[in-house]
Amino acid sequence: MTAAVTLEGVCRTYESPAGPVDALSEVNLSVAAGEIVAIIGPSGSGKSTLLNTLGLLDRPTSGRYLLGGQDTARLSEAERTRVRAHRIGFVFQAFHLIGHKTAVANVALPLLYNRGPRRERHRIARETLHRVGLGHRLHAVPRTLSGGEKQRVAIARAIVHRPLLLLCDEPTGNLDTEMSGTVMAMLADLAHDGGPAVVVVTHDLAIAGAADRVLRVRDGRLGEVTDRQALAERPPHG
Ligand SMILES: Nc1ncnc2c1ncn2[C@@H]1O[C@H](COP(=O)(O)OP(=O)(O)OP(=O)(O)O)[C@@H](O)[C@H]1O
Repeated sequence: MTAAVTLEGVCRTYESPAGPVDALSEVNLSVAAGEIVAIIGPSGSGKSTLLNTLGLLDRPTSGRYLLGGQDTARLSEAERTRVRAHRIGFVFQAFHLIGHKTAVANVALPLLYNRGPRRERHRIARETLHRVGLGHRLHAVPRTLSGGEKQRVAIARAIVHRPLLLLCDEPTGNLDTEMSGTVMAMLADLAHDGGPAVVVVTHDLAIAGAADRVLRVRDGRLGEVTDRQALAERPPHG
């Protein structure tokens, strides 16, 4: 089976006044469709650079990034934007919902790229909100939703166009422990239920434990965390 995403020997070096900074060094990563991978690591280790690279927001200095088997180095800027809109979903810590729009209207937004009729876009958005357990809040505006509900709307919006890859940057950072667990379990269910490859960057080690694999970035290098038991036993944010 073709991996949804593959990084081969990816390096990303930033130029800074103090000299070059190797934010990613020889990173190899393969994530299959339906798999959820958590990325942990201390501040400044390279997690954002890795997410930005996977999200086609940044380019490797060297190495290869294949998305759905396609070498992304060959894409023009316009093609990268198109691929990002069609094949990648993003979830952020701060939800980023549009305040005056209902949950359905927020979730339907990414479907504008597909140019289908509004009625059809809203039907798909309603179906996706049912998938994240919000079938009873279809017409709510964000200020009337709890933090966990807002993040579930944001997740629905990120998967409504059936992306190949779902990137989540601290998706539970604004949620309490219980809701964090619910949201992470939901991301795992979505992945396992014929969903996208899911990559979750998190500081929360307890949350990371719900992923199929946990990888740690340290000084730009990626390594597998094999002692999952130790991970689960460490305090959150530790
Ligand atoms: N635009 C930039 N120019 C120069 N150096 C950069 C730039 N962006 C990031 N870096 C450096 O690259 C390294 C990796 O940064 P990155 O933001 O990927 O880390 P991170 O793990 O996401 O950190 P945090 O958890 O604090 O968000 C750091 O040393 C950072 O200072």
